[in-house]
Amino acid sequence: MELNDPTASALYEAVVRSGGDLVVGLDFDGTLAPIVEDPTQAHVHPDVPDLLVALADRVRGVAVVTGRPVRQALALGDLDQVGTRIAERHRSFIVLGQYGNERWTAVDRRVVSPRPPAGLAGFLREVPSLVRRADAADAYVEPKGLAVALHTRRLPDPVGSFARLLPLVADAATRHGLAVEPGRLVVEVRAPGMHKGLAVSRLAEEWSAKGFLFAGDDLGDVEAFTELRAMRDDGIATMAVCSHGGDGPEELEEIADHVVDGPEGVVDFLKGLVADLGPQAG
Ligand SMILES: O=P(O)(O)OC[C@H]1O[C@H](O[C@H]2O[C@H](CO)[C@@H](O)[C@H](O)[C@H]2O)[C@H](O)[C@@H](O)[C@@H]1O
Repeated sequence: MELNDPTASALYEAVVRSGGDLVVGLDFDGTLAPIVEDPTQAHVHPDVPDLLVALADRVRGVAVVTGRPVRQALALGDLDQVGTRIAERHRSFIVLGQYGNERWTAVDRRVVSPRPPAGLAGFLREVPSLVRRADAADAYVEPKGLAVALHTRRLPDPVGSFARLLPLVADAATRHGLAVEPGRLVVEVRAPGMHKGLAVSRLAEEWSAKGFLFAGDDLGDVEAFTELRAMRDDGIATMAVCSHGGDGPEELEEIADHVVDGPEGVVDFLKGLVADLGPQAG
């Protein structure tokens, strides 16, 4: 595949050379699934299931690493079916949910999850007052078991509502000992201590990666991109691909090695990768 930038080309070629020792990590919303107004309707691009199987045939392992609860990602991405196909081929596929707190593998097929953080119940009791004070009373509240996400995308003033809500939520989260994860017109409150950087580093270790490619679109992917830089310094071939979308953060683009145009661009990029990796591993 031809990439315009020589630095990105060199990184890409190194990643392709890592072949059977390559790990591919993929964010869900905004990367595999287009951003839509209703989070319960965010389905993956139609080519994604076959593409994940084709990738898994050629690399050490494929992982979806998402802020979503694992069960949601499995349902919206048809990922349990994908897992079945990949496991039948004796290849590796993992879904890490809630920023790495939940884990599902195509072999075990059960969700391993910690208990909800202690402060979450107290924080949830404050949510009605928080959204009222931010003049965002109709914000969509997405319960996630281990976390809660407050969405402003469907409000009349999504950006303004988000800006008013964020500091109030951050203050309350801190009081309850919880972490704040701002995203694309969403602010999420969850347990501290886990993030996608740690998730990526653990996958690399588990799969003895000699190459790692990760694609993401939002602030929650910054730690994964940062971890790839650290891995590169340790001699692992890495590439961070930003899925660019309308309200995605500039901060992620700035630290990406390559930028593509949303999930459509991610799918095209991964098809090119599959072609360049060549015939499937034995
Ligand atoms: O780590 P991700 O896979 O990117 O998940 C992050 C959050 O994504 C979801 O919200 C985003 O997508 C929605 C559907 O397109 C969109 O309506 C919303 O504005 C976006 O922020 C999801 O609802 C959250 O639970 C995830 O944490």
